[in-house]
Amino acid sequence: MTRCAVFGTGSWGTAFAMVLADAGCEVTLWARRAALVDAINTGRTNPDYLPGVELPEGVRATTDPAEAARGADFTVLTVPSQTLRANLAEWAPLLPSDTVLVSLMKGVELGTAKRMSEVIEEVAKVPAERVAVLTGPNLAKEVAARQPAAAVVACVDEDVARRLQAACHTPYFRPYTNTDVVGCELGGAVKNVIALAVGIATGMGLGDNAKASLITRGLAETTRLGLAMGADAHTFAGLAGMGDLVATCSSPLSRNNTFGTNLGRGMSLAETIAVTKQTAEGVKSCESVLDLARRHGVDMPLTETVVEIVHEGKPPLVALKQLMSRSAKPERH
Ligand SMILES: NC(=O)c1ccc[n+]([C@@H]2O[C@H](COP(=O)([O-])OP(=O)(O)OC[C@H]3O[C@@H](n4cnc5c(N)ncnc54)[C@H](O)[C@@H]3O)[C@@H](O)[C@H]2O)c1
Ligand SMILES: O=P(O)(O)OC[C@H](O)CO
Repeated sequence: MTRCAVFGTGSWGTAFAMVLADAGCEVTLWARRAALVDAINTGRTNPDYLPGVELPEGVRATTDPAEAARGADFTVLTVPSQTLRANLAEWAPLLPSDTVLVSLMKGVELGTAKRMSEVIEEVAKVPAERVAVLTGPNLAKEVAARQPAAAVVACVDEDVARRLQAACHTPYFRPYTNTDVVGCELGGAVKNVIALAVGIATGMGLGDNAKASLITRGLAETTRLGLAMGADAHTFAGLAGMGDLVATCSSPLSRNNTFGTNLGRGMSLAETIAVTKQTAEGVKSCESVLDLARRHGVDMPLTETVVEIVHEGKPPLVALKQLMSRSAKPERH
């Protein structure tokens, strides 16, 4: 039987553990708090992140990272992106030497501008062939309700991607393989920034034309960055690009979208952070995505605008006027 360790017991870690168990894997979740481990092992529920959802028998939890890691064919990492480096430094010595490390995270590291798979390779000292990424339109609450969803599993080694695909394929969860790790990760990280922009537009009371324009031009700037970094343009028209943008930018379940809506309604950054109980990766990653864009000489006006609104206090109305008064351009440039 395939054994999986899932490090991180938030909404997505728990929902994906359910997927793996439903696909026939034996899953051990690592959580920081003993009370949560007890609720999972005895109550079969994660009351903090997925209240009311019954977890399958194939999911167990522990606070001991060594116990979680023991014998794992796949080691799934799903903590907030900015905490990955420090956490993985502790876990790496405990991992089986042949385990495949799987990132579910959709962020870019602040300071280094590294993608999560790059952080994993560096900290766990593993080759790219042992690192995979799972991404796509996967709102955790819908997946936990076993509503149909498709996803992408990406690895430079297609055989590894196929093995992971088999490990998480269920009647309601349909993963496709891809070897474009760079494109898949960028799609996931930048869509959070664009979802902030769309949320801000919603909060300001702008219409569907404005939101569709943000989504489309957001995808254009994501693709520009991807091409500069060696990604395949087709990836951005797929589940990791357009698919995830559509889900995140249209769903009130999205934390990034909701975060933006609160800002657009006039809440301050501090107030918005105070009412946000879960991880909205775009809030920090907008800065690292902009850093990445500058390192690669790519123009990302929407990402830049999100950074100005979120971190520099620019009023959304002023930002909107500036965006609309940019010089006229061809659609492709
Ligand atoms: N929730 C979703 O719908 C969804 C879907 C796809 C991808 N993702 C991505 O998955 C990743 C995790 O998101 P989530 O939704 O599970 O977040 P979450 O906020 O629901 O849970 C985060 C988890 O990380 C833990 N955590 C927080 N700080 C930590 C630290 N310093 N060290 C160790 N653990 C820490 C929390 O206790 C919690 O268990 C993010 O990168 C997110 O973009 C989320
Ligand atoms: O809630 P969000 O904004 O982190 O989005 C969740 C997923 O990434 C959607 O695919």
